[in-house]
Amino acid sequence: MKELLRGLKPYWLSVASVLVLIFLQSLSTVYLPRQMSDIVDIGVVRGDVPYILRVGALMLLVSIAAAACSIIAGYLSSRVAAGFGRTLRSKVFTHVENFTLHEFDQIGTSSLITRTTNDITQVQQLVNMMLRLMIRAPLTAVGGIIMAFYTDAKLAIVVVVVMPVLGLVIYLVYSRATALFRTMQKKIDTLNRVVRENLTGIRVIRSFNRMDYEQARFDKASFDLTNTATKVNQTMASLTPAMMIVLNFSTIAIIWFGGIRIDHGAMQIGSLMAFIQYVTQILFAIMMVSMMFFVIPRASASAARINQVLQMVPEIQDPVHAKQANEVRGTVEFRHVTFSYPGAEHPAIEDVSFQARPGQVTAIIGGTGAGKSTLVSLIPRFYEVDEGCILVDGVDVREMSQKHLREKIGFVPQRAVLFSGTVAENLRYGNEHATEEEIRHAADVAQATSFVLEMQDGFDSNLDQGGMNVSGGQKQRLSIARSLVRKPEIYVFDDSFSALDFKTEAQLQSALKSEVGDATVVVVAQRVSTVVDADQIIVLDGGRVVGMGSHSALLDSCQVYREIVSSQLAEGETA
Ligand SMILES: Nc1ncnc2c1ncn2[C@@H]1O[C@H](COP(=O)(O)OP(=O)(O)OP(=O)(O)O)[C@@H](O)[C@H]1O
Repeated sequence: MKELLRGLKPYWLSVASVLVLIFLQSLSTVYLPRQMSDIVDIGVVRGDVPYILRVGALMLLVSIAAAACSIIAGYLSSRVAAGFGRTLRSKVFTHVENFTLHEFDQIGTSSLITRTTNDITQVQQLVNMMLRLMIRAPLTAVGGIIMAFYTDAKLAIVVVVVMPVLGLVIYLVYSRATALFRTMQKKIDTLNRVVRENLTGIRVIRSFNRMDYEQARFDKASFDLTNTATKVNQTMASLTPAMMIVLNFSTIAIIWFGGIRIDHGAMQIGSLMAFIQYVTQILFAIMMVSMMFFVIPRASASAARINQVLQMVPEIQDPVHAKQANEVRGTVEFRHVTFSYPGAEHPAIEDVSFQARPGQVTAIIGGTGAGKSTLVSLIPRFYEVDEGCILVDGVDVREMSQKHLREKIGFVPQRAVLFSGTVAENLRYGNEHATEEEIRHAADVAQATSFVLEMQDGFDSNLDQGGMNVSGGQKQRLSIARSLVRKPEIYVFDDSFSALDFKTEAQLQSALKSEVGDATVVVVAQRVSTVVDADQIIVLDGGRVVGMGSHSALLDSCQVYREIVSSQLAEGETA
């Protein structure tokens, strides 16, 4: 928590102003009952109307000033807390952006969303509350105790008796609520995960008629959260009546003993009224502090979850002295590369060596799970290799900055990902300075123009979140166009033609050939027709290279390749 609160530094002036304003406001709460006591004991008893008016006017002015202090302090503290929340959110977001896929898996996407939103809101609320109560509650309580003793030391014994009772009530409620608050954040995570899976997997859920099952899963997560939240609220709600009972009994005791003291002439009525006010103030101050005790456990549970994210060091870091790799253009070389996913028994890629050269197409083919996607995801350094090295333009990717490396690459992932926004905005993702002409040209090459122009607003048509309003093949074509807009040195197509029909794929491949020019092209494919014309085909099996060469050479030399070919092409077509 302390580490996060350091984020308040830039707001020190506002924080200081809030504390001063609250201090002034608290002084008024100590000052006013004393004046009221004087009005009764001096003004009313002596029938001195001018005195009553004078002191009354003074009290009115003090009250107005106190109200003004409170309003300004409230405004400033809300601004500080909101600013603090915004800065923390952007810090977490920026940090998470540097995570490798491995770190995402470790915490979980839903939990990362809860941490960036709900958890930060909890800490933000604590900051707001702390700023207002940190000074006010202790000052009001201590001031009230001093003034109560000053007004009537003997009657103040009632306060001494009541305080431990109050402490016990708060302790009992607090200890029950703390544990419940911790579990609540975890249950919010679970609910978020269920909702997210339901929304993103809605088609599968419907097609498998699993709505009832998912509804039950959602209800369970939701009831679970509701139960915990209800228990927390019940526990917290019991605090106020319990404290009110203590307060009311204290008031009865004060009036009882105060009445006896007035009877004996040891106390005046005004003093008794002021005394009751001081005791009420003390109890309310304790109540305010106890409210903070409830917010603190929840916020500190949230702070720990936020810190866990902030303290995670991304596995992949830029080198201190990054090398530029501009002398050669577009070569990709794997040298004895081995890579395993964390926790996996076998390497996904084992001892892979090859070179992909500019102006050439290098295709990677192999069965499902052979390691094709893993291999190409090592080129932009999405993961770190365990052994061997990958050179891009002659420089080890670990010696370059990630930005410099990725600027060279146009990556088309296996599952096309589009963002909400217009078609043109999505294509500009590849290069924000691309002209309209370049956008249209890229769409032409990717065989996307015809369907884009059929959309209501052409290139200005809106795409839904994740590109839900276009087909799988259309998404792939837009995703390819986006990489073309970038005009990179190296193209990586990870099974990016799989959703296209043969005719569209053939048209796209021939348009691509002249478009990519002397760039290096690495194509992952399941279909032999996609790789047949490649300059070099790499055959993967179980993460190992089992064949490398042209189509015809592999047909002669590689058993696995022959099997793939014969499983896809009719006899006679293979040669
Ligand atoms: N994020 C991951 N975490 C752990 N293991 C993974 C992960 N991604 C892939 N694997 C495993 O690594 C191996 C290679 O997977 P990869 O996705 O590279 O295969 P692929 O050849 O691209 O398959 P496909 O053609 O089906 O896409 C598989 O055994 C797979 O289960």
